[in-house]
Amino acid sequence: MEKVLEVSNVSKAFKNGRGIQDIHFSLEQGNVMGVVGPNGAGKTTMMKCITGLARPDSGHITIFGNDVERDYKNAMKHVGAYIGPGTVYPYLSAIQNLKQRLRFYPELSNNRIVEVLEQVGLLEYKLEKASSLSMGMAQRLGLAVALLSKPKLVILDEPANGLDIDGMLLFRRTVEELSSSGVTFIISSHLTKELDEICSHFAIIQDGKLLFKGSKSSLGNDRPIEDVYIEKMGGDRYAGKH
Ligand SMILES: Nc1ncnc2c1ncn2[C@@H]1O[C@H](COP(=O)(O)OP(=O)(O)OP(=O)(O)O)[C@@H](O)[C@H]1O
Repeated sequence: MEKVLEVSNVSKAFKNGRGIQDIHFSLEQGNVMGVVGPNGAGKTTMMKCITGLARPDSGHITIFGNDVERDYKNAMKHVGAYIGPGTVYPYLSAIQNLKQRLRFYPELSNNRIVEVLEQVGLLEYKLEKASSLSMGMAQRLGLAVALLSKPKLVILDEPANGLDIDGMLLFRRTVEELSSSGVTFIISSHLTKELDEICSHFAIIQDGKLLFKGSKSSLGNDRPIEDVYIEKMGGDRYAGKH
């Protein structure tokens, strides 16, 4: 299997002392890694480091063998990401947002825009300004932006928040279809049951540190990631809360 991503001992501390410490894992083609952890644990920071939106203080990240810091252009060549609202221009319509992005991919035609809008169920809203989209529709646009260039590594920060049932099913089907054709995903979410459905691998981050990483099969008996999370976080604090 081709190694897609290698994160080696990556640390980043903000001025307030928060951030991530010694994060390390690797992913192969077609892996879908779910990232869970409490609010403020460092999930977004890790994703920002991988996509070059934040600069690690130490450690290395390579994507398809290209170092993110030293060879950013090649490292990002096959990456699509949706990390927060900054991904879309609020004053442009859904279709204009995608057209802006399409300019960077001369090999893709305008048909790709329709294809990706259809894929996320947003065709009907293509002329709506991004700022006037509902939360779930805005999430769909973020996903469309991430998938537009037919990336081989897709990084999604809480993409399922606010999706309705149709949106969730479309999202799940999209991840399943693309990963079975070899696309690799990193998906952070607090919706652990959704992650159980789509992920082949998991990472748990707490206080900026990697508490667990492993494949779903290594968890055994289709154990839900929520169970593992509770155990790793020190099960006692959750006693009686089910
Ligand atoms: N630019 C910044 N300056 C200072 N501190 C920051 C900055 N960005 C993030 N942090 C801090 O780093 C920590 C990790 O934040 P991060 O956004 O990565 O968490 P998260 O796991 O994605 O949280 P959530 O589940 O709430 O989205 C938090 O304590 C946050 O306050």
